[in-house]
Amino acid sequence: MDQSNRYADLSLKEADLIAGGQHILCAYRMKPKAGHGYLEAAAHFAAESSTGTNVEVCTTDDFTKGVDALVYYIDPASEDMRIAYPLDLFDRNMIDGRMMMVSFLTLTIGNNQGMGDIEHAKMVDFYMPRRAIELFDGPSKDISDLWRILGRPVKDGGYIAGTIIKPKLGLRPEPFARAAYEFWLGGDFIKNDEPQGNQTFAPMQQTIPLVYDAMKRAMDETGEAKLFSANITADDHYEMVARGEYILRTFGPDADKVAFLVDGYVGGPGMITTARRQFANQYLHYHRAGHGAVTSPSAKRGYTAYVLAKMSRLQGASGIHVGTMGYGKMEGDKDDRACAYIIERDSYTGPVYHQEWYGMKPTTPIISGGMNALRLPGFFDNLGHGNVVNTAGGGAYGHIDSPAAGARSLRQAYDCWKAGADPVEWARDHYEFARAFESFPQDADKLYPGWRHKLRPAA
Ligand SMILES: O=C(COP(=O)(O)O)[C@H](O)[C@H](O)COP(=O)(O)O
Ligand SMILES: [Mg+2]
Repeated sequence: MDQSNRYADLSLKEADLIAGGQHILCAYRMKPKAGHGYLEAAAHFAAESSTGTNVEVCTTDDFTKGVDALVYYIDPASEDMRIAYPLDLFDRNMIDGRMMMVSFLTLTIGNNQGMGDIEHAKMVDFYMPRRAIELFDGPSKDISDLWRILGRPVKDGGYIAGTIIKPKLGLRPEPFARAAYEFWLGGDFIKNDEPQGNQTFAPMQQTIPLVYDAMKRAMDETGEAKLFSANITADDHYEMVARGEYILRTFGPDADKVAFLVDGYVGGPGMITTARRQFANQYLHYHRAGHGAVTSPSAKRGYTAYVLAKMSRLQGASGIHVGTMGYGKMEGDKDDRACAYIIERDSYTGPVYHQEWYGMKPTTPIISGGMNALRLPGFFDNLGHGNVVNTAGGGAYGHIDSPAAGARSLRQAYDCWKAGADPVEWARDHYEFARAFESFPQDADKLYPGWRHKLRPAA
């Protein structure tokens, strides 16, 4: 059944829809299955994503039609399909009238992902009107809170040198806490790796007190504040809250130095919002493990990493992983800068839409995945700034001298980039950075050919 007379209106202008402020706009790369007309498939897609189904139903009334989603733009050649969703379609909380991300997703990226007449559809951008920005929680804490704790300026406070406790799994409580202590001697921020939680060989109630003890010793020794991002991910809301409360109780007077890490892609928006609302005083660290299943450029369905990052700010993530833009081990390329800019700026024009954030706090880009000191200068060049949290697991624990030396090499890499210095020159009088060349010789050869000759003239 062709529903394009009801669910499409190509005379609608995007600028008017934006000026009206009553619609959420979504842009997809959509291709219909062979034998289905583009507009017909698009209209069916909009129907299924709002008020309709594959046939007319006798219960539809005039009011219903007022909340239809409408296809307002198509370009079959570039698979560009854009849909306007009336704001009233989206579910609102009973308790406080706020919007929720699950409702946005069940409509805009729900049944439409499995339709028989759609070859594929992937959301590449969305636009939120001012009213919707007002109705999402947004972050309660941001990078300025971390900078303040670290004793830095709350604006442009710079690079936060972090790590992930490695090995990923398999450390018992004492070696785990030792690994934390050794990094903190040189760095700022440590996170649990995304699967680390309450394994039987490292129960939280044994590990967390030891981690706090390690933090205190490292703070005494260095005279600096330290930060720990604890994974509280759990299927059960009560379990997650129990973990969070236990950790805050254990850190007691230093609970401000605790962030909570939530595996937000596998756990879903409910888990992020639970953490955001239950622990509004903590920095909320969104780990996105698993996202590649839908965000990978090779995946033609789901949504992009840009859309994921943008959603995380609405949900209230204080920081989210945005990959390494081709400088690390995970998939990504230089243009993934957009994933950082949309979450950290007051306004930004993405692949399709310009978005104003109307004062919503920023979400920190967390840079992670195969990073080390040698890769950072190029990374900062590409991003254009260093106001990020960076977690380098292998880059710290893989340093040949010690985790503390690994941490220092990361800080020195940032200082090198800030100074606009040549990295190999910089290495001459920055020992830990120089030792990063010896630690990661394959990277050194690739990024700084001839480094051996310059750094070891005698050899
Ligand atoms: O554990 C790591 C990185 O460890 P290492 O530093 O040893 O590579 C993170 O889980 C990945 O960065 C996730 O990827 P992304 O940040 O792209 O979501
Ligand atoms: Mg990890």
